[in-house]
Amino acid sequence: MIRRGRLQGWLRRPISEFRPWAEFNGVSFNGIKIGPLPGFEDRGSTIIAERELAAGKGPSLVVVPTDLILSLEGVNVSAKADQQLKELLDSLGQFGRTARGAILVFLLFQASISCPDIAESMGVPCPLTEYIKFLPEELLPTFWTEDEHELLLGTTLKSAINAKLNSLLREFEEVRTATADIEWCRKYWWDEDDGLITFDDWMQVDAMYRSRALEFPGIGDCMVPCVDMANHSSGDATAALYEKDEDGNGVLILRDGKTIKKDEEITITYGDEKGACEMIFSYGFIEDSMDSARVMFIDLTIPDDDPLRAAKLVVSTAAPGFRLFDKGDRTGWESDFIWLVCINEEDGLGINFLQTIDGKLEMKSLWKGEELADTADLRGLLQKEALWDVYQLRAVAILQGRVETQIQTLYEMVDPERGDAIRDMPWKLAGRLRELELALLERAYGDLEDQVRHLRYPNPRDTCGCHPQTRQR
Ligand SMILES: C[S@@+](CC[C@H](N)C(=O)[O-])C[C@H]1O[C@@H](n2cnc3c(N)ncnc32)[C@H](O)[C@@H]1O
Repeated sequence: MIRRGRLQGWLRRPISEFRPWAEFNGVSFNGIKIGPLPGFEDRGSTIIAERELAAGKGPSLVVVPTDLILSLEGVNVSAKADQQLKELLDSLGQFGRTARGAILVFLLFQASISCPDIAESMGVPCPLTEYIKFLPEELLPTFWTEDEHELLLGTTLKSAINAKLNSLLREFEEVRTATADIEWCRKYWWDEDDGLITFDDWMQVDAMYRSRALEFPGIGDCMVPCVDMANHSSGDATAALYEKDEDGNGVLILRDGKTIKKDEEITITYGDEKGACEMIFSYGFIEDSMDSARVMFIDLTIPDDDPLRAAKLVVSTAAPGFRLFDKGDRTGWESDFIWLVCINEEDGLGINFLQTIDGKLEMKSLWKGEELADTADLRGLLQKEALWDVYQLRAVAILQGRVETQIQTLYEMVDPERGDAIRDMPWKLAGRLRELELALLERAYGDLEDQVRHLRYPNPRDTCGCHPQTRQR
């Protein structure tokens, strides 16, 4: 429905109409305009200075009234005046009480209000019914084709997308099942022959939310029209920041000390700490200036020959993998899961069945006979052991092996063939991501090797009497 609405024009409005729409709904613009930046039209619309602007001088660049902010609270307020929306949200149970669930379903509902194929009048149109018509179609990786996804083999984005598509499918089925008994939903959304909503619509509302939601101080995750027209730049290049003012309005202000010349772009940061994978995943681009993947989450498995494998997977509360990240000119890693991988019964790990008060059996992990409330506590306990260095050595060796496998997979993808159907953007992004992640992995491999050596030979003159770094690898 959403894709068709944009094509047929009933779910699309030109960006030139954005400012009149926003001003009509109480937004104030001070020295800025919204539109494409000449020379950077591929980045969509952005916020541009209409004159020279300096921090601390004049009012906020944009002031967005509270009732235009699309948040969980905002959706609940709308539902008070819109019986159909209320019914929809109520049917969703807990999911409808989360910011994500409420906002995604709200967006789907607003698109339905504009759909000419829905004969009866539905919902109460509000300013945000028009707002979604200004949102461009984002080519996030969830929309890449299978061939384009193949280009990501060996990158951490590949598994992130697979997991995301699975969770989107689960959400979509949950929404369909929850709303199937609402009469208008059954008729217009889910009818087997001419129902309007497909999985693609759920991916579309997810993309709107994922690429535009900001964590707004004092509000939480939300979409703030106008502020969400700001493009991203990181570090010193970030021009502005957003916050809530004392009246609850969303405001955009220049960062301290910033001066922006006329016709220059006013950017915000979507998160300087985000790595290349997350930037492509959530926003569909990486900055030209990005020279490191910054951070990667690499999955780990428990070896098949581990006698406690199945039980460990049940009791683990940690994400099954490790984070690799830039740490100054070195790399660092962190993982709660690795400790569960590298210790076993002979070290003191136990996994038992305990009976709960209602008579059910529950699997519990134990460390040296004491119950382990959370497997994430394992590191702290191991640290106190005399064999801590041994455990660390095991962990680091496993991580190094995993990094090596990831490097090998990426090497195999060094020169993939470009099929005719591969689009430019996925081709370029996948290529850059492979390069950036390979570079981070190679640096990490070297650093892990240093750690292995250090743990094995804490005293540099151990064993053969020469400094380990002078030994042949
Ligand atoms: C919050 S929206 C910003 C407004 C958006 N450009 C528009 O036309 O509505 C985020 C999207 O803008 C684009 N974008 C933002 N910053 C960018 C940048 N530095 N380079 C390329 N694209 C960018 C990406 O498509 C991203 O998903």
